[in-house]
Amino acid sequence: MSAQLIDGNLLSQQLRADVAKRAAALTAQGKQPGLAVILVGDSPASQVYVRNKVKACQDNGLHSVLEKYEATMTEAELLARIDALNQDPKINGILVQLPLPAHIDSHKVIEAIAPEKDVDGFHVSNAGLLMTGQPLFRPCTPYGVMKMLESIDYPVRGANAVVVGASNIVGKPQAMLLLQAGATVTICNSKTRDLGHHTRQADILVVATGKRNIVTADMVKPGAVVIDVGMNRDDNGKLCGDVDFANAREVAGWITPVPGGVGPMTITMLLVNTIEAAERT
Ligand SMILES: Nc1nc(=O)c2c([nH]1)NC[C@@H]1CN(c3ccc(C(=O)N[C@@H](CCC(=O)O)C(=O)O)cc3)C=[N+]21
Repeated sequence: MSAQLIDGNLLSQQLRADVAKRAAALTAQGKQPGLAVILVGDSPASQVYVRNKVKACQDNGLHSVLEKYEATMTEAELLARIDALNQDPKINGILVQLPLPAHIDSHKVIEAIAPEKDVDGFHVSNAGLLMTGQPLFRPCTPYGVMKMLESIDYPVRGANAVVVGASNIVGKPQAMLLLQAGATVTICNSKTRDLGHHTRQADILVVATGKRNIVTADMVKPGAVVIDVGMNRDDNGKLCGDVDFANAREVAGWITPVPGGVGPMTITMLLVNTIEAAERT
């Protein structure tokens, strides 16, 4: 028996139809939602991602501004741009593409974004609001994962959820959203001893490590939902996730592909957060 795929492109298409409707309603009131994306430096991967984000805005009736800067931009210059965007009434969401060059303190930059425009949900104030159950913005990737679980009507309440990876942008907020939805949550990290011991208990397994094949079929509970947040390249340069997809899909009940899984959902939830920001104005 082979797992059912959770198609992130298809679900995105459905959710983006609602985004476009809400964007049009706001535009009719003279409040077209606007997103500013800042890219410092020119890593090829970041170029692709930011272009996809800007295109998704255009396709769904949001206004977007892409600001590209040389890798030599100073931290002070970046902070000045953020300050200007914080004041700009046409801009409802500000996204600073990570990672930033090493000479820029990314914590300081994120903390400079007005929390009500922090559509990534990375500001400490938004992290605190999420942790205490009063989220303003849910970080896009974990939010997209929750929508994927909703799309298959998965009973998250009471389920064992295991999150592999404890980053501030995926693992930690993912664990928090699953906890708030009633799951029993285990967070594993790069020091976890016997990772398979934990993952084999998972009814819901979310993998976000950036390590190809860190989860193999023998580490998956039969029938589990396997959500692959990884973005890697295989030996042929093809995009792949963190899960050994070809084998794990024979054990799982549901599984997300890479590409076409979590990636497009991340962009969709960025649009949703930008709409919500605009609706609050
Ligand atoms: N401040 C900030 N916010 C982010 O949300 C953020 C970031 N920085 N830095 C980089 C990561 C990465 N990320 C992706 C989003 C969509 C795809 C995506 O759409 N992937 C397609 C494939 C795209 C391709 O072909 O390369 C897919 O999985 O099907 C991938 C990666 C957002 N990030």
